[in-house]
Amino acid sequence: MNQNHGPTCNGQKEYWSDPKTHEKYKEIISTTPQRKGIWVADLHQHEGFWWSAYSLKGVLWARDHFMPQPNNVILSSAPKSGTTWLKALSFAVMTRSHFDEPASPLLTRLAHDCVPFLESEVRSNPQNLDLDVPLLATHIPYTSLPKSIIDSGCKIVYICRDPKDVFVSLWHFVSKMNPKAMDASALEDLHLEDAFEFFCQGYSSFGPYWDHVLGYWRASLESPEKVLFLKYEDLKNDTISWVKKLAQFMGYPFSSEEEQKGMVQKIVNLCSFENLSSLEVNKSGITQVGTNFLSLKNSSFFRKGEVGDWKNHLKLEMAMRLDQITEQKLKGSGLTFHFSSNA
Ligand SMILES: Nc1ncnc2c1ncn2[C@@H]1O[C@H](COP(=O)(O)OS(=O)(=O)O)[C@@H](OP(=O)(O)O)[C@H]1O
Repeated sequence: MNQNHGPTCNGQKEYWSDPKTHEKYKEIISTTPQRKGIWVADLHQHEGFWWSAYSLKGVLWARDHFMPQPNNVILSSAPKSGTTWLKALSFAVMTRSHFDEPASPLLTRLAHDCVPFLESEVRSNPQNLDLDVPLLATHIPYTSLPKSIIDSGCKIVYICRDPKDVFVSLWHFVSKMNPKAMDASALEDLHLEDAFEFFCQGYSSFGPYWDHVLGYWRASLESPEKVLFLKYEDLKNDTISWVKKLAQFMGYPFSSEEEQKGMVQKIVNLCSFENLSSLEVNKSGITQVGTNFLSLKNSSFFRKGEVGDWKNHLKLEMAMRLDQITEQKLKGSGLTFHFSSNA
């Protein structure tokens, strides 16, 4: 296994086993405003965003120690915006020359086990891959990213999604994560209305959602060569074109020969919701993923994978309220979501 993402992994390991560093961050975190939100534990406010204690520790560590390699591509997103899909697509694009034969690791590993989060606990290398894939992921908002990333030449790909679908996806996910509610039948443990209120007020992990999106949106306008801004809905609507743009941006463009041979379509098919969610590893596997210590069912990352599922969960007035917040927050930014609440 040679997955060398630079000092991240080694440094991270030291951090997690060094009690002094651990104490230092614990102390900082203890001074932050704290409150309840959409999560199994309390959220902490730091630099205008809400974090779980675990992810805040991760970002503090990353800010002090993380040094990207110049060829790193950072995949960024707020939770439930399309992270798993973006990881799979980017990984498949970058490794396509290695994994035409034998089959792609994505067939036997969760996408999160192929692309680690830069701020999360370093896990043992489950990939067992024989190549160096310079991909890292993060949920860290743009303005809180380690300076080393901003100053580096490495590229960032950001994916966002209609906040209504993000909320619905998050509600399902968090409800299943509740230790008392490890199966979908216990959704009542987190009332939709309570979770909705938290989300609207920005009290969700890495929230407020809109501020997360706006940070990367502005960065993509300022430095389009460094930040590629994607929308889940666009990717759904025309996956082929966006995967080509993604590949071009990351520095792995498809040759015309590859295009003629159907390589883009092959990657799109490999990473489709239908394909990934039907794989044994994603149906029955368990992983420790993201910015927390919880063991999660791989299947929890694959629910419906649709645009507009909010219609099955949100009352019209809830949808309208979210749309109003979105409109208000994004006003003047040039960013819009073309998904009206009564569509
Ligand atoms: N391959 C693929 N294609 C399309 N959509 C997909 C795919 N994989 C996961 N999903 C859907 O993405 C939602 C999960 O979001 P994230 O991957 O960002 O979650 S996480 O932040 O990594 O926890 C979640 O959305 P919902 O179905 O609406 O809940 C997943 O079903």
